[in-house]
Amino acid sequence: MASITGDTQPHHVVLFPFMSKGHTIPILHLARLLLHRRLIVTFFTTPANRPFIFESLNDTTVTILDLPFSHNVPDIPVGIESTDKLPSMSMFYAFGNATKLMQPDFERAIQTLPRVSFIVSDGFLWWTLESASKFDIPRFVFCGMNYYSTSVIRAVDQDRLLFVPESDDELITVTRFPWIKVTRNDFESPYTESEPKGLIYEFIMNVIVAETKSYGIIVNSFYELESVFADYWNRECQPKPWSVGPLCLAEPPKARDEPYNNKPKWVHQWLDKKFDQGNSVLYIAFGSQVEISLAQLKEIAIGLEESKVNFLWVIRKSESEISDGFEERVKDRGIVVREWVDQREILMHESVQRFLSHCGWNSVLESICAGVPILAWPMMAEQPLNARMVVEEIKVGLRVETCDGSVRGFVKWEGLEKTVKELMEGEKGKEVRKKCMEVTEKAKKAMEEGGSSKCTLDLLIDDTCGKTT
Ligand SMILES: O=c1ccn([C@@H]2O[C@H](COP(=O)(O)OP(=O)(O)O[C@H]3O[C@H](CO)[C@@H](O)[C@H](O)[C@H]3O)[C@@H](O)[C@H]2O)c(=O)[nH]1
Repeated sequence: MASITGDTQPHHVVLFPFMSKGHTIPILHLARLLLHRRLIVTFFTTPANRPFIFESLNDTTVTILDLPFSHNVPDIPVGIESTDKLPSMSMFYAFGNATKLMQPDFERAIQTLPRVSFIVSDGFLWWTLESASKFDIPRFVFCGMNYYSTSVIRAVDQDRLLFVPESDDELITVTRFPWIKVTRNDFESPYTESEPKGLIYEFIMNVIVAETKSYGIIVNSFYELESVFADYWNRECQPKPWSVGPLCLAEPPKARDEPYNNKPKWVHQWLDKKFDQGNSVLYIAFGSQVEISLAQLKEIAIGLEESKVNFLWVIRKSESEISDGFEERVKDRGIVVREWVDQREILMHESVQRFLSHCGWNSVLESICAGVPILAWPMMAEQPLNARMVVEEIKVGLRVETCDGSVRGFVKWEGLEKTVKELMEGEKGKEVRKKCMEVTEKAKKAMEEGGSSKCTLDLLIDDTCGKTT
């Protein structure tokens, strides 16, 4: 049986995340959970991503193996090995397809490793199923999304609901979940096309077909959060889902006086000061890939200035222009950070009380785990559906107001100011905070001894490692 049951011969697991921060970070957490259960872990990545992985896992026994990433990919600038470094997200699918060039090296490496009990690889690395099958190793797909969004996408796609209305903003009832209403604008290509074809479609089809044929799917969520959708997946979809999250709870948060390693110390000192002054802070960040227009950035700046809240705004390096003198004018109550921060620690800081977020699934989970309600501002990918889940389904946040009321509309500073104030000071803000705290407790319980996610991961290990003894 598996090592968790007292076996002396530890089992060996291969982890291979997609090269995107939002897909890699949860698998780093999963690595720790597997180590706690005395499994041996080998982590695959590429040379340019190694430092990020190493920084996270250097206190562990995980072996990190680099596979060269081809520098001869049309449309991808040489040296780019992670989606957050792409000059434009329009290159995302070309980048995703280029990962297949790693397959021969991956397979050569697998042959040199001690016997592998199972592989966990990202859904976007669809070709790893073929590799796993060659060596008769069960492959688990790692799913970066939640059950709600994957179920709603599947339901509207199967019932072809998106092609009924004329307008992109008309509300559509999701027949299989009739309390949920969506618009075509909540979705992206290929789902919005009645006869999809081309690069994106082929990529998504490769991902879905390989997912369906895999041994199981690991979902970074917990059963109690979205049981209706987890049950739907279990009943109607393939492969079998295993809910093992929130993975961000795999490591305990750092104590307030613990050194912050190489994270920007001044940011935490600034938060400490805000806490000592009795001020609550709005944290603003839009993940690792979202592209925001200069006009929209400037509007955010005005909204923050007018709302008079204390804020910490993380922007990507490429977005360094905001507006004349903004930072100087707001310096007593707000800071703009242009470097990588430890978002989880920031959300856990006592002074951070609200989060203006694009609703990337990791950000949502990290916010929930910290008991911080969300002001949802979805921008791309499945984020509009995550935002609906946050606001309408689990009710741990409010939605930012767009100028035309549409899902992807421009947000004017007045709409931002109004919703920021409502979340920070209004009645609705208090309600969602209360709800958020309740969900936080459930999330923690799921990961504790006897909790649903902890038990599920134990079962998964028993199930797979038991077969390879
Ligand atoms: O300075 C930073 C910036 C980001 N993060 C972390 O980076 C991750 C970002 O992940 P997420 O919030 O999910 O956003 P994206 O990077 O945009 O994630 C992509 O991947 C997610 C998981 O599949 C999807 O839900 C999103 O739509 C997709 O854009 C989170 O763990 C953050 O804590 C930091 O720690 N520091």
